[in-house]
Amino acid sequence: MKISIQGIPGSFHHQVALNCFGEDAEILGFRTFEEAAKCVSKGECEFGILAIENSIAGAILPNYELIDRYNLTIKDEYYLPISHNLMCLKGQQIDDITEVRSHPMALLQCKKFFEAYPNIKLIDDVDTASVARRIKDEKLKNVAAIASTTAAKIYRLEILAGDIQTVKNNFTRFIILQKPILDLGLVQPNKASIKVTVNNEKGILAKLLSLISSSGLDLSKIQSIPVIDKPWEYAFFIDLQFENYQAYQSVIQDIKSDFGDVKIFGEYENRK
Ligand SMILES: O=C(O)C(=O)C[C@]1(C(=O)O)C=C[C@@H](O)C=C1
Repeated sequence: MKISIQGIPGSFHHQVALNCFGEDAEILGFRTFEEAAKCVSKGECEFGILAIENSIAGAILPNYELIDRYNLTIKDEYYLPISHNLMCLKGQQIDDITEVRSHPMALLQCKKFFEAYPNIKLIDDVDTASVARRIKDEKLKNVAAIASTTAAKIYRLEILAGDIQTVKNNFTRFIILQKPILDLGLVQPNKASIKVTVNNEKGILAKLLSLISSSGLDLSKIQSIPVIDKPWEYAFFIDLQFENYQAYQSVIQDIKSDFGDVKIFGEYENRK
């Protein structure tokens, strides 16, 4: 089975692929989230994995847009505890480090740690593990990576400081994507991710939220993103949790008839 991710062995996406699909899966690593999503939509792999939000740094907004644009379906979700570590070539001390490179989401999660090191420049890079690999391959001095302990082991780097994320209890939520398929109805879903493009009317969002609340559904996430061809208009990405599938379906019907367009990205099992 082929799985697309952004990143290389030692990255958090790679860890999620192993945890969800096991050692036998063929993991195809790409430089960008877009290439990983495109691989699924072209049918060149069965599943793709995308980080969608982190408990410290928040949502990865461009990834919502990718699911939408490539017409992908959310099959499942996975919450990975994230511990970040500062690592460099053996023998280097923290005072030797002038530059730290990592994935932008990883840098955001560790911002507080670097307040004590104002001379260190924080630079966005492709993914956590590929920086670790580059430091090793190019024997880069004065540069450190932020990555997992697995990456430190694979690329034989020394950890200068462990668990450096701002809050120890740190999670990233990943979604498992596939091409839209016919629902076989094997598992009764209790969570759904939808996009609602509301008509721009006064008070409409408040009414939408009241409908969801009065129907007994639990709104676990709401995220607005711009409608790109209509400046200053917004669509809402909404995650709903429910015990009663029929109640959920009836809310979807009510939203369609009274609020605007609904696109269902996926109905799946809540893994939180
Ligand atoms: O760079 C990596 O190792 C990734 O898997 C990317 C990523 C992300 O996209 O948020 C995954 C989990 C962590 O939140 C930090 C980075």
